[in-house]
Amino acid sequence: MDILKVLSRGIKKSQKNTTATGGNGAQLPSAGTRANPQLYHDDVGSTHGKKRKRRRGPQGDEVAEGHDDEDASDVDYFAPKPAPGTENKTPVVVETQPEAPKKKAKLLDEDECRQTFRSHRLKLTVLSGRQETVAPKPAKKAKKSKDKEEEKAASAKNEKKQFYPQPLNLFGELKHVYGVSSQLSDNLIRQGFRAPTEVQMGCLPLLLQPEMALKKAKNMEDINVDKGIDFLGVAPTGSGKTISFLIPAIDSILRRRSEEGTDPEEHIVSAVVVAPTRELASQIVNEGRKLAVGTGVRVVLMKRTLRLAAEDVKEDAKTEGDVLDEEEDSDDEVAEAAEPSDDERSDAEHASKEDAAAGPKPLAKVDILVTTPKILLNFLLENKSGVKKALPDVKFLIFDEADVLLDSIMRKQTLAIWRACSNPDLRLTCWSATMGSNIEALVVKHVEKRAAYHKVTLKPLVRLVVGLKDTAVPNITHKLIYTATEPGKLLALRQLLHPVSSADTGPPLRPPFLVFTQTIERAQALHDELKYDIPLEAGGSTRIAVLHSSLPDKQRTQIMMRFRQGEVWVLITTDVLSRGVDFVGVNGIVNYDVPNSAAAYVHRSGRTGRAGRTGGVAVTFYTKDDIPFVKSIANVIALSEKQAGKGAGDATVQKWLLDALPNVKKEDRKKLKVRGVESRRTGGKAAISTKSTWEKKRDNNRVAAIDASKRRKKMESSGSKEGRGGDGGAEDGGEWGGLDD
Ligand SMILES: Nc1ncnc2c1ncn2[C@@H]1O[C@H](COP(=O)(O)OP(=O)(O)OP(=O)(O)O)[C@@H](O)[C@H]1O
Repeated sequence: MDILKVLSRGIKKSQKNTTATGGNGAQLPSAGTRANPQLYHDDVGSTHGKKRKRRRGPQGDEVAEGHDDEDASDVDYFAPKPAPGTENKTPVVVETQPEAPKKKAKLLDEDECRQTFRSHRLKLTVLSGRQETVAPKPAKKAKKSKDKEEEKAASAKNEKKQFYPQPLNLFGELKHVYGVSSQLSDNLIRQGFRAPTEVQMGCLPLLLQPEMALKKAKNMEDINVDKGIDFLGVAPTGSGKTISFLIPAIDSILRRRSEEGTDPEEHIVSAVVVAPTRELASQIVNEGRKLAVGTGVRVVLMKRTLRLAAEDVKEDAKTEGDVLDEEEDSDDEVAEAAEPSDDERSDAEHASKEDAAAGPKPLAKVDILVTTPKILLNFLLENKSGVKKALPDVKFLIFDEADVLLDSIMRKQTLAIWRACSNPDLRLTCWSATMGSNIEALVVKHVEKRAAYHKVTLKPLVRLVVGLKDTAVPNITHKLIYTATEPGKLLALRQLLHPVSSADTGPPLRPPFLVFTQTIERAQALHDELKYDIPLEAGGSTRIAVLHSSLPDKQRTQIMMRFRQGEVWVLITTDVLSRGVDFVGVNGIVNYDVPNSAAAYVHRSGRTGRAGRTGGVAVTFYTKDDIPFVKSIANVIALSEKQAGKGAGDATVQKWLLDALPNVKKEDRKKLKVRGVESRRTGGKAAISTKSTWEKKRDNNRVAAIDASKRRKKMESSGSKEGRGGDGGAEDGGEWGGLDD
């Protein structure tokens, strides 16, 4: 079978999809009616797992239907900008909570909890921390393998054992049932959030008040929640994981303050949020500040110049790191991995000059610190006098995008931060839309070893999965477009940019959208190619921008702002923006280069369709070079569509196509994850251009012939004999000519 033909036939040009991407009357994620943030509401009992339905409010009306969007969703990308000073004039109204029960709500019995969990496709399991899994290990080595098997069997048994705590049905319950402060609760409502998303529904009661949440749950006697729980949350992109971890962190700080009668002016770093990129970290800071308005809790972005209260650890002290894992690398290597970037260096130089002039800086007032791994680690490992630093007051450690933080590239740095948070009662929560079982196993291993090191009771490690693990972007349209060559791909992208529909790619994408490339060089090159594609009358080259990690921090921040404000319509980028970043108004994603893994596909496409919005579209181009790697992405698309209840006839990827695509070998998958498609890394095919290889060769030959002729003429006129040789001689002759001048 000719695989190319098969793939080309696999591209569906469904008329049905045309409205989703921008035809008249298309439902846009940015400008359409606000979606219900919940993804699933199955009719359990009869059609479990079959159909996605909209949740209805208490009066039977569709939840949040008819409300205009907040944030960037109001941006009209084609309208004139409002006069300066007239923006943001809409009054902020703190809503009362009509749904909130007047008295303490009655807790649901386990059957009701089970119904809710099933209908929203929520699955909670205890991965570690049940009494039976922490039985002391026998000393003899010979029994080791048998023990391991038993351990495995026990954890497999645990995994299957689901439990059903109280769900959060309404945000009003936070205050009335779980005792969250009025201010925090009001701040949440003020943002226009009405119904909790699935992940919020499943995790907030457990993280806020585990004892109460588990009051009616059966078979949970063998876990001890006195010190809270550790938690892994796996939920679709755009499903509201950020506030799921911020609310418990803010709440615990407020609780401690009121219990201990702390001075509101006193700020101790009590929670650390680690995120893989600075864009995501600053977004989390913004979200945190919105939630913490009026509470006195300070949410701060880690900077190189920030001085935090930390404890020195003596060099010769046996640290938790020594005990936790012998196979972890030395701190030297960690320090190397934590080499500062140029930006950070210049920040630091600037700061040290300032310090010298103004004396030592006062300690920063921080309650919740948000950071990327490298920058915090640089602070912790500051090693002038043989000391490392620890943060013993941190009670909450949050890994956002935990799978990437704990994957090979950032693992050492992330684990070092984990160790530095040395409080024995530290609560860890990890979040992502994708979480491999290797990452889960790593977390299990470390929480168990940590408990043993600190000689404390092992807290339960609970995992929540919403929908199907690792596969979910169910609420958007997916498209796979095959072009045989790289120049063909560029043409196809231009057609998507063009305001007129094309037979090959379907209707144009409605701005704003993100275009992902494999490397920084390709992002830059694509930007150079497309810069002048938008007519001047529509804003010209200012409408297209490029963002990647080689740009200075300031420029990155500015581009992000311009994109959020709707000034930039097409943002060309790399995977630096693939995770976590929340642009509410993004209508489309173009994977100009095939993502490096199924997880990367999930995260990239998840930049559209946020908070349950429908109408977003993810287009993935692939060429002949990508065929060996496309299957895992096609699988994700097929599963996402199945989750969304799409029938076989409407599917983007037909079953026969899936069967025909070659399986990706494990070693290829690994290589791809680290390096991407090899041919796109440097030179040759990696260069982005509309010219075919033949045209490029022809042009190169022309340029070379003209150069050679010029050089010959120059040498003839200067009478140099050396210049009359072949190509090599001409080069030498060039140098001669230079000297003669
Ligand atoms: N209950 C809610 N109702 C409506 N919108 C919500 C709700 N919770 C969060 N949101 C909004 O949903 C959007 C996505 O939230 P968030 O960025 O936390 O998603 P996420 O799950 O972390 O996504 P990702 O996996 O891509 O990081 C944000 O704009 C947020 O304000």
